[in-house]
Amino acid sequence: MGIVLGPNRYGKAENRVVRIVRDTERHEIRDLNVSTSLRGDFAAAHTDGDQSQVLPTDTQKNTAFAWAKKHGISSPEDYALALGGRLLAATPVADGVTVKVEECAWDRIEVDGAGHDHAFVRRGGEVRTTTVDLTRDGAQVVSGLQDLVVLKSTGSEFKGFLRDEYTTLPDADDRILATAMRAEWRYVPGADAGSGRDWNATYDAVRALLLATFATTYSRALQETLYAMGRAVLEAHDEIAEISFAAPNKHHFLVDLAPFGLDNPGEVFIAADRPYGLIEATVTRGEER
Ligand SMILES: O=c1[nH]c(=O)c2[nH]c(=O)[nH]c2[nH]1
Repeated sequence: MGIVLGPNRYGKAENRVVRIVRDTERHEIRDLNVSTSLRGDFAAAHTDGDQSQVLPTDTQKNTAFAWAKKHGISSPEDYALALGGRLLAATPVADGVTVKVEECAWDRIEVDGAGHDHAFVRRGGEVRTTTVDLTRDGAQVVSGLQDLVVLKSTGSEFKGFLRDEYTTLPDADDRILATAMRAEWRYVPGADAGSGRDWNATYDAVRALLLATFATTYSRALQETLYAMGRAVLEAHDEIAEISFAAPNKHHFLVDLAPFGLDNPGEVFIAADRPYGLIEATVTRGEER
């Protein structure tokens, strides 16, 4: 019995395509995880090292981003059909293509009862936390949240930073700012170990304040945004002594579509998962500096 090539297919998995529609002040966001896979007669690539009929996975990736601009994303289905059609057309020996799309849902951040124009919170996934430490003298309560994923599609810059011979980052006048927030706030120890407090109401109020402050504060760095959020919480809540943040800067890189004759004025981004900046800060009560 000889050895033969069995079923095979290939493509680029998990392209993190973020498309912002910014034709008006009220931005729209579509956030997709796109995987493509071509199948057909690709035997020569396996048995003879012949790539002449192989559309590179890198090209499939570029097409996924270019189609987010060119075709747009009115729905995952419509985008996937269009992208699949293009990949089939571009690859003569392919007889099929699978385009798998996962969409992350974003809601507008609510500010004063209305959805914000360009600040969004990812649906689902966030976790409420608390750590209570009890002694005979009383209780220490630290509450918080983690994986609260927020994004603003404008109203964020990062420039004027320290440069040395290893600095390549250009100044950014208008960038996406996104983070998966972890915040923990420590309550001032209360009478009865604070048992009379409405912990749920405070949690809801702090969460709403964090979101609204993220949405409405022009950001010159994630550091400034964290400080503004912490300040807003301490100003509004005497019962909170301090608040700490750990916030990954979830980088969204503008995709260069110029090689495909497409401009990209802040519309199509690749969402990188790592590495990420990690910004940590505590905002506390004390003497003003
Ligand atoms: O908000 C930011 N803070 C930083 O410290 C930093 N560093 C960096 O490369 N990008 C950013 N963005």
